[in-house]
Amino acid sequence: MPQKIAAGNWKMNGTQASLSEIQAIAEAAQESPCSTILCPPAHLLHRAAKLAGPLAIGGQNCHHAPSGAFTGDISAAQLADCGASYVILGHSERREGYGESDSLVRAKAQAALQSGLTPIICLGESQEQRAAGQALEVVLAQLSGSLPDDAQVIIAYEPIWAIGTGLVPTVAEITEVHDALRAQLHAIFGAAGQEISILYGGSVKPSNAQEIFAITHVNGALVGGASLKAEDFLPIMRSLAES
Ligand SMILES: O=C(CO)COP(=O)(O)O
Repeated sequence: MPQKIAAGNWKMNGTQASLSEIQAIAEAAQESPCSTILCPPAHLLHRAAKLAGPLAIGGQNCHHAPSGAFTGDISAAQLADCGASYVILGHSERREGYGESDSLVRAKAQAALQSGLTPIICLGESQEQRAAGQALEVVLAQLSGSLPDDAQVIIAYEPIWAIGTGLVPTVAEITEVHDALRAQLHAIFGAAGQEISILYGGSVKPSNAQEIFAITHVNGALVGGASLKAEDFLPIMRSLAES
């Protein structure tokens, strides 16, 4: 069975004042039967990791090279050096905002694995692609192009149009994509593909978490806005534990 995972992506939000939220989430993670991962901005990683206990910490991006002249970037080994054990890769905000391709995401995933980090690989279609009936095709192509050689990964399906908008796909739409992802992971990795957690992301809130976690092959969530405050994220963690 894949692990159930509640993961938070803080994006470019949070300062030292937010460490109290991380502390509260870490305390709740101690009680949770599920895995909890928080991906704060890079400047908080080290302090977050010190607070974390059973809460795992992740970065939000890494470079594909181990080191070198890449001003402003951070390597997978440097994330690990801060205490991170995961890294989000291929988020649509990077694919779209910085032109990251599937092959670059794959190279980053390989680099992450080499440094002992588990990549959380994000996939998702745009509104136009869904309207054109291309959602499955787009997401499956991103999966094949972005996966590293090893099955030690987490997948997050995040439809671009659902991120930060309050729009959530229907249960049938999420089911269709997660079923297809599960089948493709099985086809690629065999039995190991059945163990890969597939998260849903995009406007997950305390109010809709229960319905989303009841969907087959939804093994948890990658949460943006509702992970910034413990009072929002804790009910999502509880819904996952009860699912
Ligand atoms: O992008 C996301 C997580 O990576 C989702 O963000 P929201 O939960 O704010 O929609």
